[in-house]
Amino acid sequence: MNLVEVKSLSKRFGNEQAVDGISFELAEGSATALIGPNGAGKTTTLSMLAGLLEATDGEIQRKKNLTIGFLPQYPRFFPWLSALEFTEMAAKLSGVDAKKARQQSERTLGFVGLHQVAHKKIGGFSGGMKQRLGLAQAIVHQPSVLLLDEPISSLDPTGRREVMELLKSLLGQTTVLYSTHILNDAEEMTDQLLFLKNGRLVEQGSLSQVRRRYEDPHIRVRFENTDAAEWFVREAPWPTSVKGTAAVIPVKAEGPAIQDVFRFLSVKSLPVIGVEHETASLEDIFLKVVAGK
Ligand SMILES: Nc1ncnc2c1ncn2[C@@H]1O[C@H](COP(=O)(O)OP(=O)(O)OP(=O)(O)O)[C@@H](O)[C@H]1O
Repeated sequence: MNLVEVKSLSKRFGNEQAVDGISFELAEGSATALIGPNGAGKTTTLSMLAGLLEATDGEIQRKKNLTIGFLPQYPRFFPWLSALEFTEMAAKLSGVDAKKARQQSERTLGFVGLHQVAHKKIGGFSGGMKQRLGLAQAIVHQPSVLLLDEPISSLDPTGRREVMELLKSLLGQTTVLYSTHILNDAEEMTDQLLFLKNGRLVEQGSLSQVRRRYEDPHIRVRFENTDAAEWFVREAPWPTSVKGTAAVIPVKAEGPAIQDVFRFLSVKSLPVIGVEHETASLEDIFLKVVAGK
């Protein structure tokens, strides 16, 4: 069942068309990654879904009684409040009963790993702690849809991993739409990919659907030096190109299979370091989508 249906949604700021007729759905319990270069319209889209910006055109249909949690790209905190006071305030603003707000806030701070600093002032928090607190205020009222604007981009690799694990553990209970620049992480938590460019959705689908469209499978033979790679490219019976000290062979329906490459290498004495079968990563796909449309 779809919790949200976005139809031909647009937003213009003066002459700037920030979002240009995009349509997509958020199925219950799914995770959707909104990907795009700077200025693509990700924040504008999330802000419209969160109800903070009015659309110029199109519509957003939300399931009845839908509750939304939102983590902005640059959340504002009140440094003089403690983490617990802040989360409790957010819970009450989201309509949680005053009696339950304290209990839910304590539980949520425990979930995001801030229980030990629940009574500490936010003013002394690190960036990573603030990001967890931002997540806490977005989920404290147990929303059915969670909108996250770059939830991990400002974190170091350890912080990113921890927050990703938290987000993954929310899946199933919550429907998540998040924007990100960290494509490896998007690969991990995605039922649906939305590629935005200049306000338009230039690609969308599941990770496997998008992969199939762009997969570009190839075999990479890595050598110790460029001379060996160049020799291989001249002598190999397949169309091959040199990339640095490697030879790259596109794999078409008729091959070659990786065994064919091993067989060819076994009769030559070339300084080979490795042979790998590769397909396009989400990063490669992103670069193609962004450059191509
Ligand atoms: N309040 C505003 N007034 C005028 N133009 C705006 C406003 N907000 C956004 N824009 C413009 O709309 C376009 C989309 O911006 P948006 O912030 O949605 O992109 P984004 O994909 O979130 O980018 P980033 O990855 O840099 O955060 C940009 O060209 C931006 O300059």
